[in-house]
Amino acid sequence: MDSLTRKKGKEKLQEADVENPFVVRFKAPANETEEERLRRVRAFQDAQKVSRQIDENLAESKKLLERRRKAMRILLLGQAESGKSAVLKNFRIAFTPNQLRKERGVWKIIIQLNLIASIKTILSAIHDDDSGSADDKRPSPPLTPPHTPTKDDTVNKSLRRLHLRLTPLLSVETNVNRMVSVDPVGSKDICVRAGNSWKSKLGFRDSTRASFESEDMPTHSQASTQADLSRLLEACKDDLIELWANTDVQEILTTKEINLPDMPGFFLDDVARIASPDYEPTDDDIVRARVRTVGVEEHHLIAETVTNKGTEFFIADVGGARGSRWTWIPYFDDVQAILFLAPLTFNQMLEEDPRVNRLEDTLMIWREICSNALLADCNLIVFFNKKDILEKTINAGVQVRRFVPSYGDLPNDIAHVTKYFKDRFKAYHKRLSPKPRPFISHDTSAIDTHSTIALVIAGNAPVTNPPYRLCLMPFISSTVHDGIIRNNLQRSDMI
Ligand SMILES: Nc1nc2c(ncn2[C@@H]2O[C@H](COP(=O)(O)OP(=O)(O)OP(=O)(O)O)[C@@H](O)[C@H]2O)c(=O)[nH]1
Ligand SMILES: [Mg+2]
Repeated sequence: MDSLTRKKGKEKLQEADVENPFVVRFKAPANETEEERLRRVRAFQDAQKVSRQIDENLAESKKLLERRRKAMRILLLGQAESGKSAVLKNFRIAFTPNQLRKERGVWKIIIQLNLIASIKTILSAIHDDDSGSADDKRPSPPLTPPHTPTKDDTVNKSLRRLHLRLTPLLSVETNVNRMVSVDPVGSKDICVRAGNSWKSKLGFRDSTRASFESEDMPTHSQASTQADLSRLLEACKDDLIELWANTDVQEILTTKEINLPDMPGFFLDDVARIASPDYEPTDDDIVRARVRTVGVEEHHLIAETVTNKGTEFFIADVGGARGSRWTWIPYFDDVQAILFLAPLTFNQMLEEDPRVNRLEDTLMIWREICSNALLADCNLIVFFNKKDILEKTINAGVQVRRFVPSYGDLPNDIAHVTKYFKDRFKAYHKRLSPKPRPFISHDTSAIDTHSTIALVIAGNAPVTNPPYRLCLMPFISSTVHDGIIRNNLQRSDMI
């Protein structure tokens, strides 16, 4: 390099430096003392470190954006308790079973809390019943001697004794619930904030983000409270079994129309197993565990299984309660497929507004999703979930027309009921979609990890049974692919 070129290069560098606010900011002032120089150099090095960190973060975000663009982007939608998180767990069982296995300890505590929540429901039903009879101001028949116990007295006494024995368990449950739940008193469910911090509080260490999560790890006393929960549960095992098997308890629940087995997070039939010291939750237990989603949780899954190894999914699981639905909108932007959970629970009301029928609410959300212009190119797949509950309801003789007058005199059997509601979903889909798109639906029971849902999600069913169409994986890929082709053709004005 000749001296002229070198000189020109230096001038250029100086020009660039003059424009670079970073260099300008740390330029040596005239008459700088040694102490000032050292301070300036240290500040410069710190600023350089921050700048490098920002560059790395930007590069990382860019990489993640690129991966996101190539991955399958799925949004789970539906009202509260429709089974969105249960479907997500089915995805995790199918594609990232090892990752889910690492969380077993967390789910064990959630299942214990779910179990105790059912016990609390029973105890409060007994208490109401008890105080109801105590409030009964009818005078006793004059000929009944006050000290002769009636059958009711004996029942109440034995139930009260059981209640008393369970008191320590209930108070430990309250303490554990407080560690994770954002609303430990106001909601019947465990409500957690989006993200992993609630899992960390229950002892889960995310190996990929250990340093970020450590501050959320349980303290020594919290960990010992969690251990107390297991110990007390074991000690109360026989009382819990006795309480649930008690015919008077069953009678009280029936009178109050409390149907615990159909409620979320029901584990009372498994007390003996769950309260044993070596209990480890199975995949089925984990899917049945109930934690209410608050906000939106995005899960990045990288398939571990041989057949789909490396396939990436970004699955957003949203909170479905009415007050949470506004949080869904930012996720409409780049989603490829929506799995819409639509349980056909025609005889149930919303928890957040008991005047609103659950199925009517689901149809209302469905209409909004179908007609949303942002989602015009998105593939909508409906899961008519909780088919087990629908079957039980119909088999128990509950008449659809009592809750849905338009059902009229159609036969009250599964086939007709399912078809009737499916047709309504299909009609709205056809009428309201901004552009034509296929209507795809599956009847599912998300808690049955060996049933349709597993086949639909993983697509690892035998070729002959069920048919290929049932498999969601190839289906999502192909519909996403079709969608992309459709978009490109439209952009080039070919369709
Ligand atoms: N019986 C039955 N229970 C189900 C089914 N699908 C989900 N559940 C249970 O219903 C409860 C609620 O399911 P979640 O997946 O937590 O519901 P969600 O839609 O995520 O609800 P939010 O987070 O409140 O929006 C859980 O205890 C599930 O195990 C099903 O097909 N049948
Ligand atoms: Mg959820």
